[in-house]
Amino acid sequence: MKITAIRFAKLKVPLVTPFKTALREVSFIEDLVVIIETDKGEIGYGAAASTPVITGDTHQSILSVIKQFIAPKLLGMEIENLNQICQLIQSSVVANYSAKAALELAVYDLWGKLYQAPLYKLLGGGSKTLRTDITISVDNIDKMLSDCALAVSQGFDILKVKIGNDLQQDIERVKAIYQGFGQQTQIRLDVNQGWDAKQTVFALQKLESHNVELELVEQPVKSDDFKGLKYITERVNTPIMADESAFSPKQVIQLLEQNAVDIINIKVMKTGGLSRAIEIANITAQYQAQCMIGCMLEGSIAVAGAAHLASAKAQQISKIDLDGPALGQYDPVQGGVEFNGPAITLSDGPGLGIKSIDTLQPINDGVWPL
Ligand SMILES: C[C@H](N)C(=O)N[C@H](CCC(=O)O)C(=O)O
Ligand SMILES: [Mg+2]
Repeated sequence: MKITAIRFAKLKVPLVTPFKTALREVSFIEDLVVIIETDKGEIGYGAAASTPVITGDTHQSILSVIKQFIAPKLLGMEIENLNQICQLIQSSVVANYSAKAALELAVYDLWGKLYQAPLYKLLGGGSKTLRTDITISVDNIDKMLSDCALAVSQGFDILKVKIGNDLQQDIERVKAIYQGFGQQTQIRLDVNQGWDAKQTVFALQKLESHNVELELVEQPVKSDDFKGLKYITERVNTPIMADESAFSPKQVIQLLEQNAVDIINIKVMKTGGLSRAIEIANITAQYQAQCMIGCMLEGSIAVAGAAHLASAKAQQISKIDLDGPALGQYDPVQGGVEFNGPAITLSDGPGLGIKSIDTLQPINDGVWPL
């Protein structure tokens, strides 16, 4: 099965409630969809989110880097040579991880179609069902409490609470949420780089002294502040997780060698797809560190790839933050992974299992080669 062409489209889904973090605020999931065509008539789906404040990638940059640097190398490649294709994708250009992720996802989808098996089975097998947390956007306390109440009524039992835009308010937000929901739910915090190391130690010691028990705190400080992460990890009991600090296998080795964090958050938009996400999961196993599989604010095509990986690598990936599709008002993708509140159900269709996608907007001149 040979690659013959690549097409591009956009997919836009309105959110139930605006998504607000210390880094950005958005009201839609917007994915660039990559469709790889083959000589056997099979097509593979991949997608990338634009998260410029985290990855530096925009839809425009993703599109042009694929057309200019990566796609020319893929034409005519045999899908059975999966590792060789992934190596080509990874080495064709530095960084640009979201572009690489979209392409790798489509190639892995085709690999499953070639062998007529769902991806999680080809990756080693695992459970068809997973459970995700849900993100509570940073906002005033009343809005955050009502978002928590809605999430709990929908069956979520792990809340990923976004904070990081005001230290004192953040402490009050977390105390109020813990008081209201700490008995029924596990609470994880994501600061999205909003504090510095000393502020983090101050806030977490304060929360610990109020008996607030947190499952973990994600990326409290700037992404390049490995020393700050280590400073925090040495001084608090709450487990610390790297997100924006952990893109590459090398960064993960550095973080774990330095005992800078307890947990690694793997996201395909940071690793450049599944091949390096698998590498990172294997590295964390060597260090007996836990990992989470996470997502950007992205729809169910890309998150499906992460879900298949989470199933197959369940021994390493003990925490799941794959709530992107659940934050949208609807899921335009049929036949792939099903996202229903906290429940994620993998399909046994080949590859990612996607049958069709509604409301795809083709991009003008969005075919390569033209
Ligand atoms: C959507 C997911 N639960 C999440 O919170 N991801 C963020 C980044 C998302 C974005 O800004 O698109 C994270 O873990 O930092
Ligand atoms: Mg995060």
